[in-house]
Amino acid sequence: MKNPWDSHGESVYSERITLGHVTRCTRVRQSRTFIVGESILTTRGLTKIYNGIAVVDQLDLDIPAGICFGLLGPNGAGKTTTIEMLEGILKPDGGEIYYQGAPVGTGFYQKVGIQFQHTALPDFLKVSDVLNLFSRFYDAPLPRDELIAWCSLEDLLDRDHRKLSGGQKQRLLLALALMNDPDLLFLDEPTTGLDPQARRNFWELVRSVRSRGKTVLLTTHYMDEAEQLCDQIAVLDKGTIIAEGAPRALLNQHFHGALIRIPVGNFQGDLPEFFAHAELQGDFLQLQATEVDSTLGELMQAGIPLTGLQVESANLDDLFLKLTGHELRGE
Ligand SMILES: Nc1ncnc2c1ncn2[C@@H]1O[C@H](COP(=O)(O)OP(=O)(O)OP(=O)(O)O)[C@@H](O)[C@H]1O
Repeated sequence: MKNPWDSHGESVYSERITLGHVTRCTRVRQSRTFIVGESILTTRGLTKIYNGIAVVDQLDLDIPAGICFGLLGPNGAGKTTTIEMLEGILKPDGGEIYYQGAPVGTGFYQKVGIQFQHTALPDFLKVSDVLNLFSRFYDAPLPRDELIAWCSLEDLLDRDHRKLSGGQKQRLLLALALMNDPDLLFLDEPTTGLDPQARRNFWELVRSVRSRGKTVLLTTHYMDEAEQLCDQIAVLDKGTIIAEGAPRALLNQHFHGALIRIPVGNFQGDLPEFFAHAELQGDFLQLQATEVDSTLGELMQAGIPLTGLQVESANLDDLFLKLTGHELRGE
Protein backbone atom coordinates (compact mmCIF):
# COMPACT_ATOMS: atom_id res chain seq x y z
CA MET A 1 0.00 0.00 0.00
CA LYS A 2 1.30 3.40 -0.97
CA ASN A 3 2.04 5.88 1.77
CA PRO A 4 -0.31 8.81 0.98
CA TRP A 5 2.40 11.33 1.82
CA ASP A 6 5.07 9.90 -0.48
CA SER A 7 4.40 12.51 -3.12
CA HIS A 8 4.60 15.47 -0.67
CA GLY A 9 8.04 17.06 -0.40
CA GLU A 10 8.50 18.76 2.95
CA SER A 11 9.61 22.04 1.42
CA VAL A 12 6.20 22.38 -0.24
CA TYR A 13 4.64 22.86 3.16
CA SER A 14 7.29 24.86 4.93
CA GLU A 15 5.36 28.14 4.61
CA ARG A 16 1.97 29.59 5.33
CA ILE A 17 -0.36 28.68 2.47
CA THR A 18 -3.70 30.34 1.82
CA LEU A 19 -6.22 28.29 -0.13
CA GLY A 20 -9.52 30.08 -0.67
CA HIS A 21 -10.56 31.31 2.74
CA VAL A 22 -8.54 28.66 4.57
CA THR A 23 -5.14 29.61 5.82
CA ARG A 24 -2.96 26.62 6.54
CA CYS A 25 -0.39 27.15 9.25
CA THR A 26 2.62 24.92 9.34
CA ARG A 27 4.63 23.90 12.31
CA VAL A 28 7.69 21.74 12.38
CA ARG A 29 7.69 18.57 14.45
CA GLN A 30 10.99 16.79 14.61
CA SER A 31 11.97 16.20 10.99
CA ARG A 32 8.44 16.38 9.57
CA THR A 33 6.32 19.38 8.71
CA PHE A 34 2.88 19.26 10.32
CA ILE A 35 0.15 21.13 8.51
CA VAL A 36 -3.08 22.27 10.13
CA GLY A 37 -5.76 21.22 7.65
CA GLU A 38 -3.79 18.33 6.16
CA SER A 39 -4.58 14.79 7.24
CA ILE A 40 -3.22 14.03 10.68
CA LEU A 41 -4.66 10.52 10.60
CA THR A 42 -5.29 8.42 7.50
CA THR A 43 -6.46 4.90 6.94
CA ARG A 44 -6.31 2.87 3.78
CA GLY A 45 -8.34 -0.33 3.45
CA LEU A 46 -8.80 -0.63 7.23
CA THR A 47 -10.64 -3.88 7.89
CA LYS A 48 -11.80 -5.95 10.87
CA ILE A 49 -13.41 -9.33 10.48
CA TYR A 50 -15.48 -11.15 13.09
CA ASN A 51 -16.91 -14.59 12.38
CA GLY A 52 -16.19 -14.23 8.67
CA ILE A 53 -17.99 -10.87 8.44
CA ALA A 54 -16.15 -7.61 7.76
CA VAL A 55 -17.61 -5.37 10.48
CA VAL A 56 -15.19 -2.66 9.29
CA ASP A 57 -14.77 -3.05 5.57
CA GLN A 58 -11.91 -1.44 3.63
CA LEU A 59 -12.23 1.93 5.35
CA ASP A 60 -10.38 4.90 3.81
CA LEU A 61 -10.39 7.86 6.19
CA ASP A 62 -8.56 11.18 5.86
CA ILE A 63 -8.86 13.21 9.04
CA PRO A 64 -7.60 16.78 8.69
CA ALA A 65 -5.56 18.27 11.53
CA GLY A 66 -7.17 20.86 13.79
CA ILE A 67 -10.80 19.86 13.26
CA CYS A 68 -13.44 17.89 15.11
CA PHE A 69 -14.18 14.80 13.00
CA GLY A 70 -17.24 12.70 13.77
CA LEU A 71 -17.71 9.01 13.05
CA LEU A 72 -21.45 8.47 13.06
CA GLY A 73 -23.64 5.47 12.64
CA PRO A 74 -26.26 3.32 14.32
CA ASN A 75 -25.55 0.62 16.89
CA GLY A 76 -23.34 -2.02 15.35
CA ALA A 77 -22.16 0.15 12.43
CA GLY A 78 -18.51 -0.37 13.35
CA LYS A 79 -17.67 2.94 15.06
CA THR A 80 -16.10 1.51 18.21
CA THR A 81 -14.26 -1.19 16.27
CA THR A 82 -12.83 1.50 13.99
CA ILE A 83 -11.78 3.85 16.78
CA GLU A 84 -10.28 0.97 18.76
CA MET A 85 -8.15 -0.03 15.77
CA LEU A 86 -7.03 3.60 15.42
CA GLU A 87 -6.22 3.74 19.13
CA GLY A 88 -4.15 0.58 18.84
CA ILE A 89 -6.41 -1.46 21.11
CA LEU A 90 -7.62 -3.81 18.38
CA LYS A 91 -5.42 -5.31 15.72
CA PRO A 92 -6.77 -4.71 12.21
CA ASP A 93 -7.20 -7.72 9.91
CA GLY A 94 -6.24 -5.58 6.94
CA GLY A 95 -5.20 -2.10 5.85
CA GLU A 96 -2.88 0.60 7.14
CA ILE A 97 -3.05 3.53 9.55
CA TYR A 98 -0.83 6.59 9.10
CA TYR A 99 -0.22 9.37 11.63
CA GLN A 100 1.21 12.57 10.15
CA GLY A 101 2.23 10.65 7.09
CA ALA A 102 4.07 7.78 8.71
CA PRO A 103 2.75 4.33 9.61
CA VAL A 104 1.75 4.41 13.27
CA GLY A 105 4.46 3.20 15.60
CA THR A 106 4.92 3.08 19.34
CA GLY A 107 5.62 6.85 19.57
CA PHE A 108 2.07 7.46 18.33
CA TYR A 109 0.56 6.46 21.67
CA GLN A 110 2.55 9.13 23.51
CA LYS A 111 1.07 11.79 21.25
CA VAL A 112 -2.60 10.91 21.39
CA GLY A 113 -5.20 11.14 24.14
CA ILE A 114 -7.94 8.56 24.53
CA GLN A 115 -11.20 8.81 26.39
CA PHE A 116 -12.71 5.33 26.36
CA GLN A 117 -16.42 4.58 26.47
CA HIS A 118 -15.85 2.78 29.78
CA THR A 119 -12.82 3.26 32.00
CA ALA A 120 -12.27 1.35 35.22
CA LEU A 121 -10.34 3.50 37.70
CA PRO A 122 -8.81 2.02 40.85
CA ASP A 123 -11.24 2.04 43.80
CA PHE A 124 -10.94 4.35 46.83
CA LEU A 125 -9.02 7.08 44.97
CA LYS A 126 -9.96 10.72 45.21
CA VAL A 127 -10.03 12.79 42.04
CA SER A 128 -6.73 14.43 43.00
CA ASP A 129 -5.15 10.97 43.54
CA VAL A 130 -6.35 9.83 40.11
CA LEU A 131 -4.77 12.91 38.52
CA ASN A 132 -1.50 12.30 40.39
CA LEU A 133 -1.44 8.64 39.40
CA PHE A 134 -1.96 9.32 35.70
CA SER A 135 0.50 12.23 35.60
CA ARG A 136 3.27 9.75 36.49
CA PHE A 137 2.70 7.90 33.21
CA TYR A 138 4.08 10.81 31.18
CA ASP A 139 7.45 12.53 30.96
CA ALA A 140 5.96 16.00 30.56
CA PRO A 141 2.34 16.07 31.75
CA LEU A 142 0.35 19.28 31.47
CA PRO A 143 0.65 21.46 34.59
CA ARG A 144 -1.81 20.08 37.13
CA ASP A 145 -3.52 23.41 37.88
CA GLU A 146 -4.02 24.09 34.18
CA LEU A 147 -5.65 20.72 33.66
CA ILE A 148 -7.86 21.09 36.73
CA ALA A 149 -9.05 24.54 35.61
CA TRP A 150 -9.52 23.41 32.00
CA CYS A 151 -11.81 20.54 32.98
CA SER A 152 -13.50 22.41 35.89
CA LEU A 153 -12.39 19.91 38.53
CA GLU A 154 -11.49 22.41 41.28
CA ASP A 155 -14.45 21.54 43.53
CA LEU A 156 -14.11 17.79 43.04
CA LEU A 157 -10.49 17.14 44.04
CA ASP A 158 -11.33 15.62 47.42
CA ARG A 159 -14.18 13.50 46.14
CA ASP A 160 -13.96 9.71 45.70
CA HIS A 161 -14.15 9.26 41.92
CA ARG A 162 -16.91 6.68 42.38
CA LYS A 163 -19.14 9.43 43.82
CA LEU A 164 -18.97 11.65 40.74
CA SER A 165 -22.03 12.33 38.60
CA GLY A 166 -21.97 11.18 34.95
CA GLY A 167 -20.90 14.60 33.68
CA GLN A 168 -18.25 15.03 36.40
CA LYS A 169 -16.83 11.58 35.62
CA GLN A 170 -16.58 12.42 31.92
CA ARG A 171 -14.73 15.66 32.79
CA LEU A 172 -12.26 13.68 34.89
CA LEU A 173 -11.77 11.11 32.11
CA LEU A 174 -11.24 13.94 29.64
CA ALA A 175 -8.60 15.45 31.95
CA LEU A 176 -6.81 12.09 31.96
CA ALA A 177 -6.98 11.94 28.16
CA LEU A 178 -5.53 15.47 27.95
CA MET A 179 -2.79 14.81 30.52
CA ASN A 180 -0.05 14.41 27.87
CA ASP A 181 -1.21 17.50 25.92
CA PRO A 182 -2.02 15.33 22.89
CA ASP A 183 -2.28 16.57 19.30
CA LEU A 184 -5.04 14.10 18.61
CA LEU A 185 -7.85 13.25 21.01
CA PHE A 186 -10.12 10.20 20.64
CA LEU A 187 -13.55 10.42 22.25
CA ASP A 188 -15.71 7.31 22.02
CA GLU A 189 -19.36 8.22 22.62
CA PRO A 190 -18.38 10.63 25.40
CA THR A 191 -21.84 11.95 26.25
CA THR A 192 -23.88 8.74 26.18
CA GLY A 193 -26.18 8.72 29.18
CA LEU A 194 -25.50 12.32 30.24
CA ASP A 195 -28.34 14.74 30.98
CA PRO A 196 -28.82 17.65 28.52
CA GLN A 197 -26.97 20.20 30.69
CA ALA A 198 -23.98 17.91 31.26
CA ARG A 199 -23.85 17.18 27.52
CA ARG A 200 -23.77 20.88 26.72
CA ASN A 201 -21.03 21.47 29.29
CA PHE A 202 -19.02 18.65 27.76
CA TRP A 203 -19.51 20.10 24.26
CA GLU A 204 -18.01 23.37 25.51
CA LEU A 205 -14.97 21.45 26.72
CA VAL A 206 -14.59 19.71 23.37
CA ARG A 207 -14.78 23.09 21.63
CA SER A 208 -12.04 24.41 23.92
CA VAL A 209 -9.85 21.42 23.02
CA ARG A 210 -10.34 22.14 19.34
CA SER A 211 -9.74 25.85 19.76
CA ARG A 212 -6.27 24.97 21.09
CA GLY A 213 -5.49 23.56 17.64
CA LYS A 214 -5.96 19.93 18.56
CA THR A 215 -7.70 17.36 16.40
CA VAL A 216 -10.69 15.57 17.90
CA LEU A 217 -12.01 12.27 16.61
CA LEU A 218 -15.40 11.59 18.09
CA THR A 219 -17.85 8.72 17.73
CA THR A 220 -21.46 9.40 18.51
CA HIS A 221 -24.93 8.36 17.62
CA TYR A 222 -26.35 11.68 18.76
CA MET A 223 -27.00 13.67 15.61
CA ASP A 224 -27.38 16.99 17.42
CA GLU A 225 -23.95 16.39 18.96
CA ALA A 226 -22.43 15.85 15.52
CA GLU A 227 -24.15 18.93 14.11
CA GLN A 228 -23.00 21.04 17.07
CA LEU A 229 -19.41 19.86 17.27
CA CYS A 230 -18.17 18.31 14.06
CA ASP A 231 -16.51 20.15 11.21
CA GLN A 232 -16.58 16.95 9.19
CA ILE A 233 -18.35 13.64 9.56
CA ALA A 234 -18.20 10.18 8.09
CA VAL A 235 -21.44 8.21 8.32
CA LEU A 236 -20.84 4.49 8.75
CA ASP A 237 -23.31 1.75 8.04
CA LYS A 238 -22.41 -1.94 8.15
CA GLY A 239 -18.71 -1.12 8.32
CA THR A 240 -18.51 1.14 5.27
CA ILE A 241 -18.71 4.89 4.77
CA ILE A 242 -21.96 5.89 3.13
CA ALA A 243 -21.49 9.68 3.31
CA GLU A 244 -18.63 11.99 4.21
CA GLY A 245 -18.15 15.75 4.43
CA ALA A 246 -19.15 18.83 6.40
CA PRO A 247 -22.59 18.28 7.98
CA ARG A 248 -24.14 21.38 6.41
CA ALA A 249 -22.67 20.65 2.97
CA LEU A 250 -23.97 17.07 3.12
CA LEU A 251 -27.44 18.29 4.04
CA ASN A 252 -27.44 20.89 1.27
CA GLN A 253 -26.32 18.23 -1.18
CA HIS A 254 -29.15 15.85 -0.29
CA PHE A 255 -32.00 18.19 0.67
CA HIS A 256 -33.32 21.37 -0.87
CA GLY A 257 -35.46 23.90 0.91
CA ALA A 258 -37.27 23.12 4.13
CA LEU A 259 -40.43 21.77 5.64
CA ILE A 260 -42.97 24.52 6.32
CA ARG A 261 -45.72 23.81 8.85
CA ILE A 262 -48.67 26.10 9.46
CA PRO A 263 -51.52 25.63 11.95
CA VAL A 264 -54.66 24.56 10.05
CA GLY A 265 -56.60 27.28 11.90
CA ASN A 266 -54.60 29.96 10.02
CA PHE A 267 -56.42 29.06 6.80
CA GLN A 268 -59.91 30.53 6.35
CA GLY A 269 -61.71 29.34 3.22
CA ASP A 270 -60.00 27.53 0.33
CA LEU A 271 -56.33 26.59 0.39
CA PRO A 272 -54.13 28.70 -1.89
CA GLU A 273 -53.08 26.78 -5.02
CA PHE A 274 -49.41 26.58 -4.02
CA PHE A 275 -50.53 24.81 -0.81
CA ALA A 276 -52.56 22.21 -2.68
CA HIS A 277 -49.95 19.49 -2.05
CA ALA A 278 -49.67 20.19 1.66
CA GLU A 279 -50.22 17.22 3.98
CA LEU A 280 -52.38 17.35 7.07
CA GLN A 281 -50.29 16.35 10.11
CA GLY A 282 -52.30 16.71 13.32
CA ASP A 283 -53.22 20.38 13.68
CA PHE A 284 -50.75 21.46 11.01
CA LEU A 285 -50.58 21.57 7.25
CA GLN A 286 -47.07 20.83 6.10
CA LEU A 287 -45.37 21.40 2.80
CA GLN A 288 -41.86 20.61 1.55
CA ALA A 289 -40.83 23.94 0.01
CA THR A 290 -37.83 24.14 -2.31
CA GLU A 291 -37.88 27.96 -2.19
CA VAL A 292 -38.66 28.90 1.40
CA ASP A 293 -38.50 32.68 0.84
CA SER A 294 -40.93 32.69 -2.04
CA THR A 295 -43.35 30.28 -0.33
CA LEU A 296 -43.44 32.52 2.75
CA GLY A 297 -43.93 35.56 0.48
CA GLU A 298 -46.86 33.88 -1.26
CA LEU A 299 -48.43 33.00 2.07
CA MET A 300 -48.24 36.63 3.19
CA GLN A 301 -49.57 37.85 -0.15
CA ALA A 302 -52.54 35.50 0.24
CA GLY A 303 -53.19 37.16 3.63
CA ILE A 304 -52.58 33.94 5.61
CA PRO A 305 -51.39 34.70 9.15
CA LEU A 306 -47.97 33.25 9.97
CA THR A 307 -48.69 32.85 13.69
CA GLY A 308 -47.39 29.49 14.92
CA LEU A 309 -45.53 28.84 11.64
CA GLN A 310 -42.62 26.38 11.85
CA VAL A 311 -39.80 26.03 9.36
CA GLU A 312 -37.80 22.83 9.76
CA SER A 313 -34.60 22.02 7.89
CA ALA A 314 -33.54 18.44 7.30
CA ASN A 315 -31.07 17.12 9.87
CA LEU A 316 -28.55 14.29 9.95
CA ASP A 317 -31.21 11.82 11.09
CA ASP A 318 -33.14 12.63 7.91
CA LEU A 319 -29.96 12.21 5.90
CA PHE A 320 -29.29 8.79 7.35
CA LEU A 321 -32.86 7.72 6.71
CA LYS A 322 -32.58 8.88 3.12
CA LEU A 323 -29.26 7.12 2.53
CA THR A 324 -30.06 3.81 4.17
CA GLY A 325 -33.80 3.57 4.40
CA HIS A 326 -33.63 3.02 8.15
CA GLU A 327 -33.47 5.23 11.22
CA LEU A 328 -30.06 6.18 12.56
CA ARG A 329 -30.79 5.04 16.06
CA GLY A 330 -32.69 1.93 15.05
CA GLU A 331 -31.36 -1.18 16.78
N1 LIG B 1 -15.40 -9.05 19.87
C1 LIG B 1 -16.35 -9.17 18.94
N2 LIG B 1 -16.68 -10.39 18.46
C2 LIG B 1 -17.63 -10.52 17.51
N3 LIG B 1 -18.33 -9.49 16.98
C3 LIG B 1 -18.04 -8.26 17.43
C4 LIG B 1 -17.05 -8.03 18.43
N4 LIG B 1 -16.98 -6.69 18.67
C5 LIG B 1 -17.90 -6.12 17.87
N5 LIG B 1 -18.53 -7.05 17.13
C6 LIG B 1 -19.58 -6.82 16.13
O1 LIG B 1 -19.06 -5.86 15.20
C7 LIG B 1 -20.09 -5.00 14.77
C8 LIG B 1 -19.63 -3.55 15.00
O2 LIG B 1 -19.60 -3.31 16.40
P1 LIG B 1 -19.17 -1.90 17.01
O3 LIG B 1 -19.19 -2.04 18.50
O4 LIG B 1 -17.93 -1.45 16.37
O5 LIG B 1 -20.37 -0.97 16.52
P2 LIG B 1 -20.71 0.51 16.99
O6 LIG B 1 -21.04 1.26 15.75
O7 LIG B 1 -19.64 1.05 17.84
O8 LIG B 1 -22.03 0.29 17.84
P3 LIG B 1 -22.48 1.01 19.25
O9 LIG B 1 -23.00 2.35 18.85
O10 LIG B 1 -23.56 0.11 19.73
O11 LIG B 1 -21.30 1.06 20.16
C9 LIG B 1 -21.34 -5.36 15.53
O12 LIG B 1 -22.12 -6.19 14.71
C10 LIG B 1 -20.81 -6.13 16.72
O13 LIG B 1 -21.74 -7.09 17.16
